[in-house]
Amino acid sequence: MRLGGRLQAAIEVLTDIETRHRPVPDALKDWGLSHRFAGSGDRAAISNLVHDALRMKLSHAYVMDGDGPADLAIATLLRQWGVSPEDLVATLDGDKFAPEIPSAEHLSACLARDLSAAPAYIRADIPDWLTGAFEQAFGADWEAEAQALTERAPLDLRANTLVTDRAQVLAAFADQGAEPTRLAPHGVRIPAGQGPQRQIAATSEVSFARGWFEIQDEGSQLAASLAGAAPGETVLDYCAGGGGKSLAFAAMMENAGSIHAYDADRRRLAPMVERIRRAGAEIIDIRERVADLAGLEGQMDRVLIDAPCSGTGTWRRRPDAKWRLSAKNLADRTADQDKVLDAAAAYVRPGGELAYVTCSLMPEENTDRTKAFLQRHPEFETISLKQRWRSVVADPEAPVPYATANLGLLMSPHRTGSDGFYFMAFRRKL
Ligand SMILES: C[S@@+](CC[C@H](N)C(=O)[O-])C[C@H]1O[C@@H](n2cnc3c(N)ncnc32)[C@H](O)[C@@H]1O
Repeated sequence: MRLGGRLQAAIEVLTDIETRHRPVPDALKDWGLSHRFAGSGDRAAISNLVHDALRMKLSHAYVMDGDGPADLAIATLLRQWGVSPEDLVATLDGDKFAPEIPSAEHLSACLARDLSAAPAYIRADIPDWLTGAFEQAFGADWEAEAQALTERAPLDLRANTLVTDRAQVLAAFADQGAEPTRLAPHGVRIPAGQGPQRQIAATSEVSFARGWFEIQDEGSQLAASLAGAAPGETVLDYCAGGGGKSLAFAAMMENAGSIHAYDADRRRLAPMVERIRRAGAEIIDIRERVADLAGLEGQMDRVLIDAPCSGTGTWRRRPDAKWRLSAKNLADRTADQDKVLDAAAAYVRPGGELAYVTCSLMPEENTDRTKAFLQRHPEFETISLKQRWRSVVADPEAPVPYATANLGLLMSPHRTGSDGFYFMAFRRKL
């Protein structure tokens, strides 16, 4: 397919998403099923166009003076892919699969529109109602942080030190431009592609089948490191899901000690069986029901809550979620978070630690939950995280997360170059 056909396809997918409220992967899949001639390069280019368009939906609509799917898709080519109006018009000229597009003069006028006159939430490409939360989380940096969420995310891998080391994983992906992550000690970063470029399917590699690495954002790797599991300890991963944090703990603990992995939705635990095998993790014990945790109350050295959350810190990867979040979703999540904190706290031994993690940037899900927990649970005290951050991140020049006095650390795309992650730790008083 040429650019015109890809552009037309992106417009059709965006229309489907808009009119039928379809999730992005479903709309892309449907399009693929009804256009079987499209090759994998075409599919990747169309998917990139759709995702990029959604990342900057508001500012695109502002400069184009229209928010239809064609406005968004054309603006994506001009503003994110660096195609000039003249080249776009010339490339699409005579292509019978291309959509109608405005003249190069009109498109140039759109590109020249002064965004600094737009309301801040439009420049920042976030829903208007979330401006206050961003300001509260990031102060003067809030707009830069919101804009950083409009970029494509890199692919981060965590070298599995039970099987190999970072140097070997770096070598395996040298042809992809892999670099060591700056902050996470075992991370490898493969930069995001540009324009139509496809991102490597790392899980199809032999090195993946050999258990050399897991796909894990640098922020998530750092959250696991900050939780600080050490060899010989007993750990409960209370919201274990597919086991990303449990696997990181098994490596940190050098397969010595025990990790109990529980999740309220036991179907989410299923992929962990294969992941454990591949990673050579020997100390993870999957507990499918809350009743299976009986006897662990007051016993654990560490309990991790990787809490259900709004996922606002992962908007680079799921840009449609940005426009779907509602005040009700947020209120539901904060209620879940209080519930999980209360339930998981019961398993921490006196002197043991409770770590609370979200992939959200919203103060309601982060510092507010921490404050409320401390009020409900005077048997816990806060742990100072400054020193711990330094012990996890070797480079003293490296950027540090946002920190609210004793109320946790907030990593973010602009500041730490990771997804947004909040980390807080409490100690149960002796
Ligand atoms: C952010 S995900 C966990 C991701 C996982 N830790 C990882 O690293 O791959 C949050 C998980 O919390 C689980 N969850 C939600 N409510 C829960 C509850 N009340 N008790 C335990 N787990 C819960 C969800 O099923 C979901 O799998």
